[in-house]
Amino acid sequence: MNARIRVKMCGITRIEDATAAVEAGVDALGFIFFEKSPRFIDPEEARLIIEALPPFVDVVGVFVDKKRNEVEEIIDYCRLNYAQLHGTESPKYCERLARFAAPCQILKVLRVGPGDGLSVADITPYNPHVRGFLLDTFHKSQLGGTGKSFDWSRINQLKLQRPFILAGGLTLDNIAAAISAVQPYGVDINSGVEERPGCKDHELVRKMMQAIRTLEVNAGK
Ligand SMILES: O=C(O)c1ccccc1N[C@@H]1O[C@H](COP(=O)(O)O)[C@@H](O)[C@H]1O
Repeated sequence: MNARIRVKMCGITRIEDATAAVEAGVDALGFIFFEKSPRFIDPEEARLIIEALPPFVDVVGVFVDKKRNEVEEIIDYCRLNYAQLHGTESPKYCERLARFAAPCQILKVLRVGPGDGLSVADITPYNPHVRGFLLDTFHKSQLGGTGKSFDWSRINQLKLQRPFILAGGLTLDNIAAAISAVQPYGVDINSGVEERPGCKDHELVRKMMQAIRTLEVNAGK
């Protein structure tokens, strides 16, 4: 198992949630720039939160099939460290974004589940252009934030050659099982630590981080 599981908390819309996450030990905060999400935040609001963060906290922008020049503008304006591409962005799109938005790095989302249509041959061309993959649950009509997990045994079949971050319906009830089952580089928590979409439950955030860090300590024994 990893010595340290990196934790991203997504769907930040309020400064108090960002602060609570950082205090609880979250490594990266995610801002969803997808207008149809209940967790959407506009770049101006996101920048205000990002500017108030202490050092050594990564910031991730979540985009869904947005024009590349618009993504680049937001990356620049908000000074994002990572762009999480949650739509059908091609390897070519990732290559260009990685080149023109450097030093911002790319996380390509693969949505996994029955009917996902994912093949090793489709995934391989992304390898040189992405820092890692983020694995979320495939849903026919919902692009993310489903609150549902997927069958983690599918991950092995994808033969990933880059580190992956596990997402999709992670909660206090399944986080330990998820980490032991797939040993991800990192995990992404979102709706599983919310009072309501876009508003985090600080007590749940703390408990989630405690659960993750306790697992790491036990793994090292
Ligand atoms: O959360 C959203 O509303 C959302 C909308 C569109 C694309 C991505 C979105 N969120 C991402 O979904 C995953 C899993 O979330 P959950 O734990 O199942 O709620 C997470 O990576 C978010 O970044």
